Amino acid sequence: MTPLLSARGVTVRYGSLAALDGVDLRVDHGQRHALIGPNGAGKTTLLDVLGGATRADGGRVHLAGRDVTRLGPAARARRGIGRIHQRPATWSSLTATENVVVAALPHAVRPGRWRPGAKRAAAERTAGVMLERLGLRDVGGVPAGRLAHGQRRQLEIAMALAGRPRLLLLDEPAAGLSAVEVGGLVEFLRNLPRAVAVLLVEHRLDLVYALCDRVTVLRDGRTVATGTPAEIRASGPVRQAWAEGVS
Ligand SMILES: Nc1ncnc2c1ncn2[C@@H]1O[C@H](COP(=O)(O)OP(=O)(O)OP(=O)(O)O)[C@@H](O)[C@H]1O
Repeated sequence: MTPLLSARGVTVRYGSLAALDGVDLRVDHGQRHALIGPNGAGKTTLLDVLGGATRADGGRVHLAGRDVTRLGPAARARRGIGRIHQRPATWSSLTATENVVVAALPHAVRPGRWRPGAKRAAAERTAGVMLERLGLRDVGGVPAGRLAHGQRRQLEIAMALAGRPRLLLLDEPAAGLSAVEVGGLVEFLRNLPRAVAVLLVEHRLDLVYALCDRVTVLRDGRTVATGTPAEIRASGPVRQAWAEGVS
């Protein structure tokens, strides 16, 4: 079966440093796939390449069999790639609801018959559903800049889901969250429909093993190993990479 996402030979150079050096990655439909590795291994760079924010110096990216290598972030979002950043990217002066409406608008279903404001109304309905699902209903009218860090993280997830992604790229979603918030996040991701595949960068191995069915290990811009969580746990090179540099 054609994978949902296929990256082949992805290379990114910053001067003499190869942040990524010929990385291959495959994410299947509905898969929960973790990307782990020491600091500086290239994990965020790979998410940036897959989401279209960084143009690779070499390699190709296919989404559901279509070459998206040359597409930017907005075009990839329209094709089903949603992105959550290490630092939540929201519009601070807009309310939580407005943030999700803006994210939902390009994807709002066109009504059969044209009437003014129908698309906006559909986006507002989507926003209401997403805020409810992420436990943000009570703060819908609060500007995003005034939300707590954990709430902004949830808001960014609501915004990404409003874009109806087939693949959600999550960069350290648990960073800066309280234990209770992490519990809520894990529960939420567990319950996410399998129509959405997840590629998760995460340092916390307990979360990786709780959530993911596939793990890829990067080190110095290269793939060290890929396998099931059990295979990765048992892998010597992986334990060594970990001992040498993960924070
Ligand atoms: N814009 C940039 N300019 C120069 N070097 C960069 C740039 N972005 C990343 N790098 C370098 O590329 C390498 C990979 O960085 P990246 O942030 O992808 O690693 P990471 O695995 O996500 O690390 P961490 O776990 O610390 O977030 C690092 O050596 C980093 O310093």
